[in-house]
Amino acid sequence: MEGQLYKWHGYISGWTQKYFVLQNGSICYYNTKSERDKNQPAKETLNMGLCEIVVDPHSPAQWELRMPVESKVWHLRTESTPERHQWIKALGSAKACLLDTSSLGSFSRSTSVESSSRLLSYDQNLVADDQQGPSSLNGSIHFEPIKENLDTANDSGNGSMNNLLLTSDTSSFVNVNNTDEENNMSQLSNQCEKTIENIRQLQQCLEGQHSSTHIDERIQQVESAVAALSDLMTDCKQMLAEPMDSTDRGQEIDDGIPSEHSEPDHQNLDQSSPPSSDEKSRELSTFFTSCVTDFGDVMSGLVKSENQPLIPTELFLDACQCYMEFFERFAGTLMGPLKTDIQGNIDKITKVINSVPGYKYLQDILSKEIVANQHTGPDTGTQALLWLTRGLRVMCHFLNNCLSEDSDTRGDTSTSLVSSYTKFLAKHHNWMVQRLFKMGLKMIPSFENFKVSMIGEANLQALKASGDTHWEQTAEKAVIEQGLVYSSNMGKVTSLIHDVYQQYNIEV
Ligand SMILES: CCCCCCCCCCCCC/C=C/[C@@H](O)[C@H](CO[C@@H]1O[C@H](CO)[C@@H](O)[C@H](O)[C@H]1O)NC(=O)CCCCCCCCCCCCCCCCC
Repeated sequence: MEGQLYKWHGYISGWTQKYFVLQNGSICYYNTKSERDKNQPAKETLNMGLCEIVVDPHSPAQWELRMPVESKVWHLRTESTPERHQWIKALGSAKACLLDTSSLGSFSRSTSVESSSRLLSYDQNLVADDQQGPSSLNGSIHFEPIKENLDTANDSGNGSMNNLLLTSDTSSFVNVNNTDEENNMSQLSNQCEKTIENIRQLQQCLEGQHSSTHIDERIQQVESAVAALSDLMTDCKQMLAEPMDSTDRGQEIDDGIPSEHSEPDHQNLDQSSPPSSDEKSRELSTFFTSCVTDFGDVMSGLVKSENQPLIPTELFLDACQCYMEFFERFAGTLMGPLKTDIQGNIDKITKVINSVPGYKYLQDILSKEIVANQHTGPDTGTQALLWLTRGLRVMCHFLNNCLSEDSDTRGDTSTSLVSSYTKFLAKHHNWMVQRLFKMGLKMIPSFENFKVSMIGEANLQALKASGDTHWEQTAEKAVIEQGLVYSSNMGKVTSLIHDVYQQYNIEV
């Protein structure tokens, strides 16, 4: 297949018409048809076997060809949707042929079956797209590169589902057994990974010395990936919410887990003295009580001195290490860059204190490095502790915003986090990191999911099974009360560290 298409060439050139030729599993383009007729070399070529085709239902004539291995993205456009349909069908077939034959090599037969079934489902989606206009279920359609196809084929679902925990009410999973939904979830999972990969590439780009045009491209990639992800998340949330209505409640009872409305299991009740609601919520284990060392322990370990209390370095690092578990509970890849950064700072401080003796208290790190004028480099203990503390302040403020009775944003994870980020971190970030955060902040889990993550699915199921008819209130109470205790101690510790930095005129 060949013909004219518009290709995006950046903000200066915009959409430019080029002559595209799809043959032998590759697509290339020339400036004009006459260049092609004169057998001049093509401007650029992509191997379809290594490309993803990404269709955006919100832009009916537009699509992208992405080649992750070379970090290339072609934004393409036709005059009309049917024309796009033709091109994408041809591109999809070229890709499927490659998967079935030339690229198969040692790949198993199931891979080609997988690829054809994906092609089929893609075709159906596309037809639906053409007939009904943009469908909310078809956020974007991907043909993954060969290796990713294999990953997906081998994935029984659990790995992909983990990403979804980020946004979904996990209890709904019991009732989900539908191919469309699985497709959507699989797309969501792929898109999550893709978004993170784009963010990672942008980060690399920021750390390196690439030209600003390159960075712009990367930002554009991240933005479109986040937009696609956000659409998919909305779709999946809707799909997962639906089956919980009326008819499906029976499933919960069949599984032995009483629903909110079912009668308590009397055999499970302690006849003599049923635990009160307060006791139950205190006993319920959450992230906040599961830390082997928390910031309360740091406060208990403070050592009195003339000016201000000394903060024991090891206790503090242990509490920070346990705090990392907070991010693990969200199971999605969204938190990846944050976790890396926080863990990096814990490791940097650990390295400093292990290098020579004499860093028993956090104050020692600053005093020694500042005296030696070695406190400004990115790997210094002073900088690592500074950034670690900034993150802790965001977390502490977020928990208060989200959990405290006095807060205007109680129960609203998104607004709570935006306000905490704006107050404590945004001013320390350049505009590009701010943009990344702003995009990430749009995707954070709801309060409902936050509570589930803090309690953990197993604990929650055990609570439901215990016959507590008010298990939802018990669970919420536990998260709120324990979370506020945790953040109160965290706040006390960060406030002490803040004072230490203030002594040296360093803004936390
Ligand atoms: C919290 C969820 C929001 C999701 C946002 C995800 C999008 C993130 C995209 C980019 C992340 C990049 C993170 C890294 C940023 C760094 O550039 C920055 C500076 O690094 C420091 O540089 C120093 C100089 O080189 C160096 O010395 C130092 O070692 C290095 O760290 N780092 C930071 O800004 C620190 C970030 C810490 C952020 C902590 C946030 C804690 C948030 C807690 C609340 C989470 C609530 C979760 C949501 C729960 C949902 C209901």
